[in-house]
Amino acid sequence: MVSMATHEPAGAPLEIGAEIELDVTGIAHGGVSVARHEGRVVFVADAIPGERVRARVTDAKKKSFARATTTEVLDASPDRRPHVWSEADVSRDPEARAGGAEFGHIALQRQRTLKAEVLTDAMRRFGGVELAAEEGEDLAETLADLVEAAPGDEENNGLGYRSRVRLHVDPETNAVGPYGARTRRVIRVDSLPLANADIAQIAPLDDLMPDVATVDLVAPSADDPRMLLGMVGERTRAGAADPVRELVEDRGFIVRAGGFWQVHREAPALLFTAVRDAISDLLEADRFDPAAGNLDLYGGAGLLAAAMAEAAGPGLKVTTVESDEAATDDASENLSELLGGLAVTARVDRHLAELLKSAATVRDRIRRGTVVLDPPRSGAGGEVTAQLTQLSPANIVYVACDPVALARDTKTLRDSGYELTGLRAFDIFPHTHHFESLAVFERE
Ligand SMILES: C[S@@+](CC[C@H](N)C(=O)[O-])C[C@H]1O[C@@H](n2cnc3c(N)ncnc32)[C@H](O)[C@@H]1O
Repeated sequence: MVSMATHEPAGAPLEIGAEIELDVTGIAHGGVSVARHEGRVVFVADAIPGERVRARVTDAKKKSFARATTTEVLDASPDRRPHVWSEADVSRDPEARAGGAEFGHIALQRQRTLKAEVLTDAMRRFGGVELAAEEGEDLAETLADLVEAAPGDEENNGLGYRSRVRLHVDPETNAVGPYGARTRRVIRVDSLPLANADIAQIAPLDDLMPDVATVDLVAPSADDPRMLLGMVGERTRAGAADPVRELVEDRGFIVRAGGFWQVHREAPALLFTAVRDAISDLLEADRFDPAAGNLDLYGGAGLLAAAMAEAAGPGLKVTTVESDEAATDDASENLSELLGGLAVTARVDRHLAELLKSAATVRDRIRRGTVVLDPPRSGAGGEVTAQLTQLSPANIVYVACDPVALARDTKTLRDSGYELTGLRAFDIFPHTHHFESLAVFERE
């Protein structure tokens, strides 16, 4: 039942719309903080651990926990900042706040510490891994350094980094804007502070766009910016046939304007370098075989296969596996100098199922090989992780955008005889709760 905002008397059951005072004690996965109200956990948005806030209950269906959104900060954290996006500020009604910058009220360094806490907590609870402090440092210092900032973000306060932005069109008013925080209601905004200058320039924030459902703004690093319109009722993805050029360090890549590419301008180079370095370390330890059955799963346009080749040299044998046919075409093009490179269009689970049925010689080459995988947010999942453990490659380099999915898969891999030998994390989504991790597993 929806009620008007009231001050909840102690002991009364929580109702949607009720306003309660909360002492915020921790951070949870998903960009919300944790508090307790009369024994019940409350996940509260737009707060910072350590604060006392007034919050409006938005979900009270479950007995064990409720959800709420901060409406007033009663005792502010020293890390609270004016929101980088005025349309997402806590002074606005929660229903009118823009979405996609849920950490924008927190100092950048604290954002990274909170992300590190989420990663260590997930690894402990779901992965069975206790991340220890570096020698001579306490855990707080180690946590502060665990999630690495992308180059330039300190100087820019983490703004202007996005080379891809999706906006939506309100079906009733035809107005263009982001979805609201935690809603699918289009919010009108005057600016897009996380977007880079090219996107800010072409964003149709004042326009009305009848018959359009989505507006994708794409600013490739070595090509003209694009506005891709997804029409109402149309199923084909806008920009799927529009190749654009991206530069990663000095290396050129062709990708579809409407296909997958990392959104932070520095993220392709950061992940390329991190994977290249992980492979170099394995090579140095004599654990990487360039001639084995190496795989780049969820390979997109071949960015990480190219990183493997940069470490291992032009003799590398590697197969990228990707479900989007246009991305596979681009991967073939991007890896054309690699004689032992092969790009396959397939779902990863189906491709691995085929490998599991293949001849002993093929299975043996996979066993000697290294698998790089970079799944979408849902993670590789139980089936793919189980298939990987059966194929049993020598090393697995796991790039993950969801720390809980990574932690769950870590547990399966460790239970199957893999040791977690390296873990890094990158803050390539400042002012949001998202971040990327890279974990290296070696078969014992
Ligand atoms: C996080 S992106 C990584 C792409 C690439 N590694 C990169 O860094 O540019 C995940 C990719 O997996 C693809 N994908 C999603 N589900 C898949 C599946 N079940 N099998 C194969 N590819 C899949 C998506 O199309 C997307 O290109």
